[in-house]
Amino acid sequence: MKKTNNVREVALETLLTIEKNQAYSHLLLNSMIKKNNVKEIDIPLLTEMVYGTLQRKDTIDFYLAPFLKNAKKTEQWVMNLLRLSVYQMVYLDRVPERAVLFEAVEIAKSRGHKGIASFVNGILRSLQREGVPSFDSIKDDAKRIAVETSHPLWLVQRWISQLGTCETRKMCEANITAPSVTARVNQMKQSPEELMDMLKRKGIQTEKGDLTEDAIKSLKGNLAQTEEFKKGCFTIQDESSMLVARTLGLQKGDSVLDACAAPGGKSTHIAEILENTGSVHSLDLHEHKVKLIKEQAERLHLSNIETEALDSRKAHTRFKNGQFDKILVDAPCSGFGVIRRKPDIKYSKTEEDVGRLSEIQLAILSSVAPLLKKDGTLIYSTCTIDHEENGQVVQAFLEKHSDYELDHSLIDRLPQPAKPFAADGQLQILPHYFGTDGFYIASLRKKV
Ligand SMILES: C[S@@+](CC[C@H](N)C(=O)[O-])C[C@H]1O[C@@H](n2cnc3c(N)ncnc32)[C@H](O)[C@@H]1O
Repeated sequence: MKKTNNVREVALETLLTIEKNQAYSHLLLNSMIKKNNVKEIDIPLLTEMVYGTLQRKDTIDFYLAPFLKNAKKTEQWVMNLLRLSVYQMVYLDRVPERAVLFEAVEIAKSRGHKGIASFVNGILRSLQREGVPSFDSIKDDAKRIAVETSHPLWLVQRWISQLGTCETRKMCEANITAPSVTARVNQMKQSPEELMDMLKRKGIQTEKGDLTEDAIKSLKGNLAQTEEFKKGCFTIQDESSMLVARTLGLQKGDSVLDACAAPGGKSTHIAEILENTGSVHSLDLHEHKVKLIKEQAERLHLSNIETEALDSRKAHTRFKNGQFDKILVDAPCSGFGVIRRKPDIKYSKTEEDVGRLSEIQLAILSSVAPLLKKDGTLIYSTCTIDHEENGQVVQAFLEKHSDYELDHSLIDRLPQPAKPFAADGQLQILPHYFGTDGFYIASLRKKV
């Protein structure tokens, strides 16, 4: 695409590239902003249009369906232009409908021709006149949740079978809300209250987190652009991710293996809790990802992290048996707990992916298992809510490793608000509990 300063054209191009499966939404959006020199003032609208349209894609298609039923096959870019326009018309009060229609017709003219412009104009005007169709015609629960909250039907059916209809609906509804921005306070430098004061003096408003003692939530202002961020006073991280390092029960001087560590969110948290004592050995598959961990460690002035590019399924060939006091496997997963932040996940992941991932998860756990000291803690965590990748992987691991058991004292290492969601050494946070990412943690103890 040529460079353009039209924010809706940038939004359209971003949506098209994501749909062709060429990039993840969060990474692509940043590069599109840079490439097109999108003005600072336009970034919130661009972000909202791209994420909003993606988050509600299937619902918008349901809205458009009656108006497109007599149309010939609609080209992919025209379909995305219609979705982008309907998103603004239905969900963005601050954008006047006539501006949406005008922009859509202009883009259709410049990208296509007059005929397409008149087709787009006709569809949008009909929808404006007649209103969107009601969901009442959809009688089946799973289908209705799928359409109303824009999730693939197979995923909704899968979650209903695992969580029940009521929890699934609440979770799917949470997945289409805007995510909050939270920061993990580097308590080696200052307390959360001190940081909140420092930020307040710069016009950034925050409040204490809902779930963990380490968290503050952003209410106004861009945390990532502050001096305090550059100086290592905090790390941008979701609150449920902040639970993980604390569940390891760290003691100063511990030797820790973080088997899937990039970009370093949890490794740096572990290193902070150890207050630069002990050692954190942080592995990830590729050198370019390992570099991200090093950058974070440097920013936070942490000297107790060693990084290495390694497939953790080979960790048993690289380290000695019983070498580590604590091990974290924050495994690669489907990411179904972070759909709110990365809506493309719900359309791109398949049932086969879930099965493939659970095999990798078990292989990583099996490879690191011998490396833990007796009486040591192995934490297995994922940002998914799928049983096949969570409880079932842990169960399969325990069946193969009789020297491990579920560690029921996990609950004692959790902050008060999370305790009701823990049982049998495992914790499952769903996105609607605290407005955080969905997250799973299992604590496994190596028997003495
Ligand atoms: C959930 S992310 C880890 C996030 C990280 N713990 C954090 O808090 O920033 C999973 C990571 O596992 C890595 N990974 C996938 N397969 C791996 C393997 N076989 N060995 C090591 N790392 C792997 C991915 O590259 C990805 O960075």
